[in-house]
Amino acid sequence: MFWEDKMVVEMNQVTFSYDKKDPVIKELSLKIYEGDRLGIVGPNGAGKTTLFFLMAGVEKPNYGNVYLFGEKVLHKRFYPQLGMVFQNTDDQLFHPSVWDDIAFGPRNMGLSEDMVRNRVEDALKILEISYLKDRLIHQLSGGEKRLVSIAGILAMGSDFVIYDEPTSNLDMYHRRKLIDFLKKSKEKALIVASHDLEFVLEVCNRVIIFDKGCIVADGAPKDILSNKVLMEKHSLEVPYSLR
Ligand SMILES: Nc1ncnc2c1ncn2[C@@H]1O[C@H](COP(=O)(O)OP(=O)(O)OP(=O)(O)O)[C@@H](O)[C@H]1O
Repeated sequence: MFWEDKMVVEMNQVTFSYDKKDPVIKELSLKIYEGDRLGIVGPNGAGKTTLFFLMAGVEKPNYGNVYLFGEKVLHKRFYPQLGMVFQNTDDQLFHPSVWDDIAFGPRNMGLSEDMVRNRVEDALKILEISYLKDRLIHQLSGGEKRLVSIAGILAMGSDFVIYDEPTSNLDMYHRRKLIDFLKKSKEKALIVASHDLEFVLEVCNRVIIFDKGCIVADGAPKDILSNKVLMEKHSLEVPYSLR
């Protein structure tokens, strides 16, 4: 491996299948660099979430390797440089209370309780959800759970963050807040997987179309998302603002 300056992720010829079935990810090679705000779009079941699980070490490739900030990703190792907002909030929120859930990441990073408290309070403030801090997770609405799961990742202060369907369940106000926040965010790189293509257009400076475990297009968001033939071929629609 030759690690290029400013590279955040490198995937080399990665193939992965669940339960020895047909591969969900097929000989995939991908490089993500500092400054990338990468939107990943594609039909249901294309393999987007699986791709993120491979980057985070949640799943292990059958073939090929994944590198994160120059380090080979090992199966089930905790990488605090990488934060992931899961598509399904119930996969992420496993403490009974909002506060403890948001504090989990910073605590796991070995920070002092004072620093943990600051991180949690800052994350709550950024998302304007301080009023939820004493609530129980199982009593929250879908959108509130989404915001708490985002707060938990913000509190870790990771250099690379993956947002898997971050706008699902969010109302227009919180969706706009998230767009404004992501536009200003200081992470070295971020990925957004979303079926909300207007959101991708506002937040991202690079887009990949992902289908059947392969990258079928990679380039500037406006060029890709306005290409009607390409989009329809992969069960996608050109967003309104580009028609
Ligand atoms: N744990 C699992 N065991 C077996 N098959 C799985 C598992 N998780 C996902 N799959 C299958 O792998 C394929 C890719 O799923 P994945 O969740 O990565 O797609 P996706 O692009 O994120 O989809 P969506 O846009 O619908 O969220 C699908 O066919 C799915 O049914």
